Parts: sequence; structure tokens; C-alpha cells
Amino acid sequence: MTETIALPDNAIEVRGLEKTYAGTKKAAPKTALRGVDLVIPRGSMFGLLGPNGAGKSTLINILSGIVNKSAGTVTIWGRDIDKQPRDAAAALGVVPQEIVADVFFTPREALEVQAGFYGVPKNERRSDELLAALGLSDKANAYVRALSGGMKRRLMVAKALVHNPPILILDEPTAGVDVELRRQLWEYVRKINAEGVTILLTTHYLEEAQELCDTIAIVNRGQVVACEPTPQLLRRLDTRNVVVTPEGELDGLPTVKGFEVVGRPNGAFAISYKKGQSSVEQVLAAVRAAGVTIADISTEDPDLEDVFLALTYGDASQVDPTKD
Ligand SMILES: Nc1ncnc2c1ncn2[C@@H]1O[C@H](COP(=O)(O)OP(=O)(O)OP(=O)(O)O)[C@@H](O)[C@H]1O
Repeated sequence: MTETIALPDNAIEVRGLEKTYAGTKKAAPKTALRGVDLVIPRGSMFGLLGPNGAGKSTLINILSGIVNKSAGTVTIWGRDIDKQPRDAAAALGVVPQEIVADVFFTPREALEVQAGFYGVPKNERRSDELLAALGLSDKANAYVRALSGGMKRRLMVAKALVHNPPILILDEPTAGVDVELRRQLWEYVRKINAEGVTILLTTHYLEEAQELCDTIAIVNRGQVVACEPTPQLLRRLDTRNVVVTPEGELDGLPTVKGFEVVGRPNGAFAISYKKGQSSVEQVLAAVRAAGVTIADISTEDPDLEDVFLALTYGDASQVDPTKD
């Protein structure tokens, strides 16, 4: 008889998560997470985006049981990591940031060893299926040290999946992966997501998150500063800058009706506008109407830093006072 187990609505639930790394003789204690709440619905392709040091790896390492939290609760696939740590860990497949190559095993052996580690019975193992799915069949019996970086990373994805976990975590999966392999990796990740596997992906790149993820959470300095469906988040980030170099020298910054003007080096100035509300033509018309003759223009899309500032301080043009 097959037992019917109710599936949880949320693959991962994190509440009030805090982490302070203990200090040493040389270093002061370091707070990496400051009250993180995060709900990752079952079946989603969820992006965790943030700059270096934001706390993404700390969060992932707590989920995978490698780092102990200081406070808060974490539930993975309906299991509290404090009460059912083994069951919680079994629901996860984790592809770590660094490539860890088992130099003494062939890819097939590496998968078999990993399956043994998870107690997957021999008749339920799917090493060959995974090798094929990740384009590694012809390397099944090669020495792992003979594989390229991209192949090693795909082998790590295969290893994370040997026990058929309902959740796959990819920590910076495309660092050092070339364009073609990246495309293949994403194709596979999309496929298993369509088959029901919940994906949690961390990245520094807004582009990567926006291409793949249905929901994006942005973490900055140990806090979630935004967590929204991708299209909604992108609408909030539709600010663009037009940088104008005027003909000749201006007597101070011009007053451009309807737009805020910010000075730039060498007499240039920048105007930011919402793509959904105005166009470059409208900005330039307003600049000309202000009596400025334009020598040159360029446009800039916001980078992640602008995004964090915009989300954290409500206004991309404000300067973060805590930054050096
Ligand atoms: N073992 C540790 N001991 C002390 N501090 C740590 C430790 N691990 C991380 N930190 C600090 O905690 C903060 C968050 O780091 P974390 O690695 O979680 O960020 P991240 O967003 O994953 O960055 P990256 O993208 O560079 O991996 C950083 O300030 C980091 O220096």
C-alpha cells in the first residue's frame, strides 16, 4: 500500500533568523544575519540575491546544517531543523559554492558513494540517469581530475540529487562556468523545477535571478530588503539615468522641469527617470527647454548597488551614510 503524505505548502520557512559568528582574539564577533524571515513556496524557483558578505552563504549553511544559528526557527519540508535535523537535511540537495572534486573517484563512483551515504538502496539508485541528464555520460568512468570546471560543477549538481530531494539549493552555481555550460545547467534546473523540485538559487547577478527565478529576495547586510515576485520587483527597479554633457560650461546645475538633476564630473549631469513613466526624449526635451545645448548623452541602467540603495533607503540618489 502506498502511503499518502501531505506535501507542505512551503518548502522552506525561516523566521527571525539571526547569526553572530563568535569573535576570536584577533577578530570581533560578526553578525551575519539580523532577523531574517523568508518563506519559499513549494515548487518555486526562488532567487536569493545580494552582494558579497550580505549573508547568503550563512543562510544556506544554516539550512544545510553546516552552521548553527544564533536565534530563530527554520523549517525545511515541514521539519524543524532543531527537532528533526536528519529529516530536514534529507529533503535538501545542496550544490556548494566551491567545487569539491573527489579526485579518487570516477563520476559514476562519486554518485554511488554519495547515494550510499544517503542510504539509497542499490535498486533505487539513478547514477546513470543523472550522468546522462547532466551531459556527463561519456565521462562516467573518467578520472574526476580530468574533468573541466564546468563538468565538475555539473557533477556536483548530480551528487546533490542522488537521494531525489524535493528541494535543490544552488549556491552561486555559475561562478566559473562558461556560457554554454551555464545554458545547459539552467535548462536542466528549469526541467527539474517543472517536474516539481523547489529551487533556491543564490547569486550576485540581478540578470541571472531575473531570467530564472519566479520570486526574488534581496539580502543586504544580513537583512531581507525585498522579497517579491520577479516582475513586481523589476517594476520597482525601472529607474534609468540619462547622463548629459552640455555644450560649453554651465553656470551651475540647470533646473530641469519635472526631473531631479545630479552633478557629474567634468561639467556633466545625470537625470534619473522611471522607464514606465517617461522616455529619454521627454528628458532631453526638458533639458533643452531649460536652455541647455546638448553635446553628448549616454544612458545607464541601475546596477545592483543602486538597487540596494533604492530598496534600503527608498531613494537611489541618496547616499548610504554607513558606507565608506
Ligand atoms: N566563519 C565565519 N566567521 C566569522 N565571520 C564570518 C564567517 N563566515 C562569514 N562571516 C561574515 O559574515 C558576513 C556574511 O558572510 P556570507 O559569507 O554569509 O555572505 P555572502 O552573502 O554569502 O557573501 P559571498 O557572496 O561573498 O559568499 C560577512 O561579513 C562575513 O565576513
